[in-house]
Amino acid sequence: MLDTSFRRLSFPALRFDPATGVAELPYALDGLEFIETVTFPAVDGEPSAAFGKVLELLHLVAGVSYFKVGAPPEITTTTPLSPAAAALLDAVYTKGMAEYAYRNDLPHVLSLSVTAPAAPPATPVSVAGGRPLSPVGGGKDSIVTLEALREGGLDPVPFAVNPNWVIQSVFAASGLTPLAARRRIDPKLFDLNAAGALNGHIPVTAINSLIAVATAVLHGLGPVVMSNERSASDPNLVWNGHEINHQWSKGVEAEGLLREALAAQAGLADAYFSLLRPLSELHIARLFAEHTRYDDVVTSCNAAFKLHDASARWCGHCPKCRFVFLAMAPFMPRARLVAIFGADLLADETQIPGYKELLGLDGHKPFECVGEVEESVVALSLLRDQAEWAGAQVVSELAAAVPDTAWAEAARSDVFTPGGTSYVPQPSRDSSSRRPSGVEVRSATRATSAPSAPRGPCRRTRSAQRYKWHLMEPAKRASCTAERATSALAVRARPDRFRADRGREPRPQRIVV
Ligand SMILES: CC(=O)N[C@H]1[C@@H](OP(=O)(O)OP(=O)(O)OC[C@H]2O[C@@H](n3ccc(=O)[nH]c3=O)[C@H](O)[C@@H]2O)O[C@H](CO)[C@@H](O)[C@@H]1O[C@H](C)C(=O)N[C@@H](C)C(=O)N[C@@H](CCC(=O)O)C(=O)O
Ligand SMILES: Nc1ncnc2c1ncn2[C@@H]1O[C@H](COP(=O)(O)OP(=O)(O)OP(=O)(O)O)[C@@H](O)[C@H]1O
Repeated sequence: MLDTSFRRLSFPALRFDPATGVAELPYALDGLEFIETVTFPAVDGEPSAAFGKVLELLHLVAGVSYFKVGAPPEITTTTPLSPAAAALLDAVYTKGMAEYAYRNDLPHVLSLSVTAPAAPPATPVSVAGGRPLSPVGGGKDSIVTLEALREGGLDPVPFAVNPNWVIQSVFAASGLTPLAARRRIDPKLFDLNAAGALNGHIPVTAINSLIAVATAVLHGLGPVVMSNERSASDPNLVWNGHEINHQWSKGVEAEGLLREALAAQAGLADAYFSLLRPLSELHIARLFAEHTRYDDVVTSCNAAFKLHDASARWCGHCPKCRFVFLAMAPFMPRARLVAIFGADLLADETQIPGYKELLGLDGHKPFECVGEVEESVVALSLLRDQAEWAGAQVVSELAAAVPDTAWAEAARSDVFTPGGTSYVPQPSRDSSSRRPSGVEVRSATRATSAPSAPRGPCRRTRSAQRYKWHLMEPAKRASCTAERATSALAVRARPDRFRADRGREPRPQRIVV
């Protein structure tokens, strides 16, 4: 076992070479030194001051990988930080590292604070007008975002950090020209891990997000548009009075802190938001089902994204595979789904214990990116009504195990009603306005031009928006399905609608379903 009595993580000065796009990010854990390297897609000329500031934030945030070797009580930087940047860093090292703290029984991690000289907040400037940079993770969520931005005429640039072959295949299927950055973790870290150093989960989305923002700034692009969904904000469990969330840096709190830090530290207003924030995983799965061009490549299974010994595509036996299979099943033919996964998980009885966890019948929410229990129950309730699935062994056994109270909850569920806090820029109320103010996301028929006038049997009053689709009469439902089959998550905006709206509080997303 390695010595774990480390005292301090500090951050020697970073270096950036504009000619090669290579940034070297050094770390010192007492006497142990590490250098992480990030290679940005290079451009001609000197980068802006804002790029340098984003790089500083990235340097500090990416230190979590080296911090976790020893969980030192002190984290100290000489980089002056605005209050918003300091708040982001404190949260990244505590809330972002909460699963690591829980699994290694290190409660002091939950109350750490980063020591830094103070800097005044910068004056935020809009990134309006640029093409959005749309990070791609290889899974269904970022595909939905990419297609929504494309349908909105926003000409998105797909982007990834270390794109593996899955992500490269998604890039190719999109037909769009992507950008990519390379991130190289110091190999010393893997040696230390092999020697038994402390290890655990890190908030990787915060790191990827800052690399994406830095790339967007370097290339003079618009905002970074993420695909983080509503349920990412929900914790897995509470430990020592603190919420432990495996997906913390995908959650809305992290999104807000990152936005504030970018504005105050780098002067970048509205440079980062998640388009899918108001949506449930089940809703996103339904939207994904409308796109078939990615069927041969889409992969949401995390095992395919390991640095070493990655699986080919869907491993077929992890919580994420189980959840995504269940979430997509109600919205596509069984043969299509089985072709995507290469297996029929709902015909395989060994999957039943795992599905019981997802349905809240056993254990706690798995430490994976999976939807809420309610979403799983709603998906199951849709399946037991569908001839194609009702007889599947796993569906019938699970349906028998779910208590009546859960079905009643599912019938009242609003998982298809967008909601919650979101930072998606707001649309102009008046379409003739000279200063359009944002993006409107809506699930609307292509034939419907009026944004607030969904037609046909899918029209609902606000209270009736609580999702009861599976309880509708078959004829009405068929009509609804047809309508949805031609629908898209449409973004009605021009690039110049991404504009700064300083000092704005997050407002509920205006989405018309
Ligand atoms: C692919 C995966 O799920 N990896 C998690 C796994 O790591 P494992 O050892 O099985 O494989 P590798 O990912 O190849 O990692 C090798 C070692 O490198 C360390 N490391 C990796 C990336 C990094 O930025 N810093 C690092 O220090 C890593 O700790 C290994 O020692 O288990 C680990 C321990 O629980 C996880 O930390 C690995 O998670 C990756 C960082 C990862 O990319 N995971 C995403 C798929 C993921 O979990 N995303 C979450 C969102 C989390 C967030 O808040 O952003 C999600 O989508 O739910
Ligand atoms: N390698 C990467 N480079 C840049 N951004 C990434 C990368 N991997 C994931 N992301 C982004 O991080 C966010 C969370 O990733 P996540 O894996 O949940 O999304 P996904 O792969 O699109 O969908 P799914 O949830 O189905 O896996 C998304 O906005 C995604 O685009």
